[in-house]
Amino acid sequence: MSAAGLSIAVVGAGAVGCYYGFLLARAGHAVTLIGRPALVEAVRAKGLVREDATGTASVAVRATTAAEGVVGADLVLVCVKSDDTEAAGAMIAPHLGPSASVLSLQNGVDNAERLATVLGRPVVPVAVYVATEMLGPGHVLHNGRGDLIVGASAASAQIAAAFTAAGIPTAVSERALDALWGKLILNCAYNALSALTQLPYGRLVQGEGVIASMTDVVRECVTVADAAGVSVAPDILDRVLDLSITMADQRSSTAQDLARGRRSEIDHLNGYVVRKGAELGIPVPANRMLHTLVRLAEAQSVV
Ligand SMILES: NC(=O)C1=CN([C@@H]2O[C@H](COP(=O)(O)OP(=O)(O)OC[C@H]3O[C@@H](n4cnc5c(N)ncnc54)[C@H](OP(=O)(O)O)[C@@H]3O)[C@@H](O)[C@H]2O)C=CC1
Ligand SMILES: CC(C)(CO)C(=O)C(=O)O
Repeated sequence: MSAAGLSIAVVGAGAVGCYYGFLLARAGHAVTLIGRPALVEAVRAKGLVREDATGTASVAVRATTAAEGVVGADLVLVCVKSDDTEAAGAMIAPHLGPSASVLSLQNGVDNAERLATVLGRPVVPVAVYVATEMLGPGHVLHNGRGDLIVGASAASAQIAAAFTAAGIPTAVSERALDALWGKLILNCAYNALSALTQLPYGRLVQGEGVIASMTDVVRECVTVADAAGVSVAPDILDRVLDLSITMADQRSSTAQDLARGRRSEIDHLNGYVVRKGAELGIPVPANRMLHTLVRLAEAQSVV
């Protein structure tokens, strides 16, 4: 794979896929977005639009609803929500070229592994540190950051070089899974509580017992991670609590999903810790309760 002029397919053209698709297309790579019909129609009509605090810009990209969009791709970026991983994998599997590198740009810690099982080939896990949302089909709002930690593979150094040249700060790490676990623990501490209360993090942590409850959640997650052979940063609790200051006005993606009547990724956040805890014989009552409460709330709100 040469780092110049890559052919890149984005599977799941939502907030993450459109943001990285925009930067890679702007850098001159041939990007194909695979998304829903409304996205395809909008992108064909007015290009892929990226908005941020500095302004709005658009770039021409190919867009299709068809899985054949991955044909000939050097790189395939899978950017669907965690519940859609297997379906997206099954859709693209017959069309992937033998030398294509497949990357999972998703939250949760087991998407790359689940995708690899469906595809029958390795998938590179990527920890994604960005805040983006869709304002409409083909119109992505960038709220901050954008850096990536890409797992190690034969192609990872070249991928990181191409991404960095495109304005995406990218590091390669043998320990990308540790980074994903760090993110998972943040998600386990905040997402459900923010969803159930619809509160932003700054106000959330002021609630009675909230910090103590988050501490219980984090301790359970760390115990499970340790037993699973994952190295979590020793100061993870401080990092978790810092988020209430650095993202004081943010509501979790789970809160946003519930508010929109959409199913959330909670089964892959606290729900994952519950499953992994059961597998390893570790009780995780705080995570179990949060998972159960969000599933109950989803049952009331998902349309
Ligand atoms: N948004 C963010 O700032 C961040 C998100 N993440 C993670 O990145 C992942 C993606 O999140 P995000 O981009 O926000 O999610 P979005 O819901 O915005 O994007 C996913 C898109 O993929 C579409 N899709 C799903 N399955 C298919 C398919 N088979 N074919 C074509 N399109 C499909 C969805 O359509 P539909 O909705 O109709 O199903 C949706 O438009 C998640 O794991 C999330 O946790 C990580 C860091 C930050
Ligand atoms: C880090 C955090 C908690 C930021 O909102 C997030 O990833 C999410 O909302 O899903």
